[in-house]
Amino acid sequence: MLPQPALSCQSLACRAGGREVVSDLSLEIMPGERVAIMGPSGSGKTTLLTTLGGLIPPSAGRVLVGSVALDEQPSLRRNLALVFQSYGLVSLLTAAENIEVALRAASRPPREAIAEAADVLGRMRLTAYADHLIEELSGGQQQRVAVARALALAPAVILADEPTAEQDKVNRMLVLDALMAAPAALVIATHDPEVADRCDRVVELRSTAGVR
Ligand SMILES: Nc1ncnc2c1ncn2[C@@H]1O[C@H](COP(=O)(O)OP(=O)(O)OP(=O)(O)O)[C@@H](O)[C@H]1O
Repeated sequence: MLPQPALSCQSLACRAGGREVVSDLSLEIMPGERVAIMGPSGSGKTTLLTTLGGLIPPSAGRVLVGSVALDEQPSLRRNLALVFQSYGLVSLLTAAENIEVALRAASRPPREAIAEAADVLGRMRLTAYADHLIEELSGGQQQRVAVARALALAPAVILADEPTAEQDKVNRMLVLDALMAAPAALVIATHDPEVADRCDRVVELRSTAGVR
């Protein structure tokens, strides 16, 4: 039997701000594959990732997790972890609590969730900030908490929107190495050619979407 994509889309179109920013895009992301989404500012990278992550519905086409359409079975979103600049960290919880809550929601036992959160925060050089509220952290630190949470969830697919953009040189490599080592398919929107070089494939968005 042929291997099945971890995530795919067929004839996908996405709208933002009342206009179509991605059109007729078909993609297959295989398990463990690393795919960079590139393209000029405003070409629709964030909109595409948001649609692939099931946060906004496509205006045409569909997104499949494995062989099942995401809109038919929204619980499939559990297979996807999102690392977005402004998505999903609870500002009045601590860094550790944010990860623990996500792990508890994924049915992990409390003690395991606490230990896992401490481990991934350590890997993101955030041990000293584990008990800080998200709103007390810098943008780069918040971004690393979001990466840590995605790593802890060990999903089939990680969708990451410019996850290195707010990092200094050391932390940029830390984030990139950790994402590349994760046993997940990775879809990463980036302007950074070095990030793209470390991926298996680049999908280039233009004013109308196309695949390079
Ligand atoms: N909430 C919104 N309201 C109005 N327009 C939007 C909204 N979100 C996105 N857009 C528009 O949709 C287009 C695509 O935006 P998107 O953020 O997906 O691009 P991008 O490729 O991720 O850009 P960048 O590289 O700058 O992050 C842009 O023209 C943007 O102005």
